[in-house]
Amino acid sequence: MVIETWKKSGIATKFPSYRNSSLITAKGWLLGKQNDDEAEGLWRIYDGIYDFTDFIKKHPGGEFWLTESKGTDITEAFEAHHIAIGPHKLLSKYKVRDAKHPRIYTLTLHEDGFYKTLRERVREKLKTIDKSPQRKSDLIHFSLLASIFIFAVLSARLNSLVCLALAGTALCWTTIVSHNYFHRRDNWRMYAFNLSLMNFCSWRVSHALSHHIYPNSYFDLELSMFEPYFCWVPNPHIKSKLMRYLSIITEPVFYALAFPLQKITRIIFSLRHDNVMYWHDSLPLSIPLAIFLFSDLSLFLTLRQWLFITMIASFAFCVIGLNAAHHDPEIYHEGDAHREDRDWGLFQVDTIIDRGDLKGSQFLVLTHFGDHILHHLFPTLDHGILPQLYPILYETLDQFKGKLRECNHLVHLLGQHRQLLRTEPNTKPPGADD
Ligand code: HEM
Repeated sequence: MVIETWKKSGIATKFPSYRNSSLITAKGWLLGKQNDDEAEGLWRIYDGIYDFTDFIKKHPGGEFWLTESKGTDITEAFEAHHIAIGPHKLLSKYKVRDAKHPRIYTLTLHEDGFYKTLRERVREKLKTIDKSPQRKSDLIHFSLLASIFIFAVLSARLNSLVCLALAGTALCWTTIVSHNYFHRRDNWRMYAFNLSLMNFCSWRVSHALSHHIYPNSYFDLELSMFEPYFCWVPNPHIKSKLMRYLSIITEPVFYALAFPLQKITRIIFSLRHDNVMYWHDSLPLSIPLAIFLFSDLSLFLTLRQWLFITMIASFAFCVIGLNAAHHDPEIYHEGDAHREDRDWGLFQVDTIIDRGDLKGSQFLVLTHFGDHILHHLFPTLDHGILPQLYPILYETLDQFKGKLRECNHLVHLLGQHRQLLRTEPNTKPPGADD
């Protein structure tokens, strides 16, 4: 099969088939992966085919991960989600045969490569690390969650715009902090993510399994779901000149509507059987319920108040999230020249720029997607303990010629917009002048 030049991926031998569909959804991404991944209807890890059917219910991380990933290549997801040695030892029990065809992903995870060297050092470090910041993360999460309801009710009772803005801000930050929790084994805090009108199950696919594993590539659902409206891939085949400039002008409106739009599209896709709705999709209703019960607003005004809170949260979430770490002309995107060393961990480093202005504040890191490189490399670790891993990260980056880049929010905002306009791929690979 001949792949058109612009469709050639820097991390795989195939152009992902989900991108050929007019409907970009989490379910479509999984179906496309089942079609592309040469996993023979089971689970693929490196060149082995595994049958985890009997393990799904026993999986300590929860049933979701294995149920949803059946029929796909889970090599990188498996490696990134298990720092301890135990899960790796379990694998041989479930192996059924060698795969018939080579892996489509060209990123590597060699034992002496960057990622596995770093992970071994982290595994050792975790034995002596101070875990108390995890309790602070839990406290921050709970305080923000409570603030949503307190300020939402106060905004109605006092008719206060300040309280309305605070309720929206609390909702935005709760959503981001809850993301710290849905990457891990099932826990109650991940449900708070859904107050935003989005759904953590959908995000476990689009964010944890797609974006985290294949950032800034054709396989990254968090790129494709915005196209052609926002397109960060430097590729004129995907973004027209008109769309490039139009998206920048109209983005404030899109930012404010992003949360409600996700809910509406998910409901429409569900009616077409292209999406699943869960019982926990109804959790956001707890906000208008609290307003209605504890104030004297009518039902119509309650719903209006809720919509305003959600739109403020949506706007703030997009300003933070879309300008958090991934889009700048200096950062690798699909089509750019890539470094010779194809290590998966170095690929993560090359697709991220950290927000240096957040460092040192656990609150800011948790509420603004901070310490992003370490979070991508070890998504199951609490953000509170990540700072203790920097000495190991720097040491390992030096050894493998990787570079941790940093910038502040303003620089990132400007860089993200320059990336929206960029259509020419970078010809100099990351690490070339190191
Ligand atoms: C798509 C693939 C998979 C994903 C995304 C995934 C995800 C997870 C997550 C999020 C946790 C909880 C980590 C935490 O909260 O600290 C976990 C734990 C665990 N998983 Fe998986 N998993 C996957 C596949 C597997 C497979 C194939 C096995 C078995 C061979 C496995 C065995 C385990 C074990 C034993 C634990 C407990 C580890 C511990 O407590 O140290 N997982 N997994």
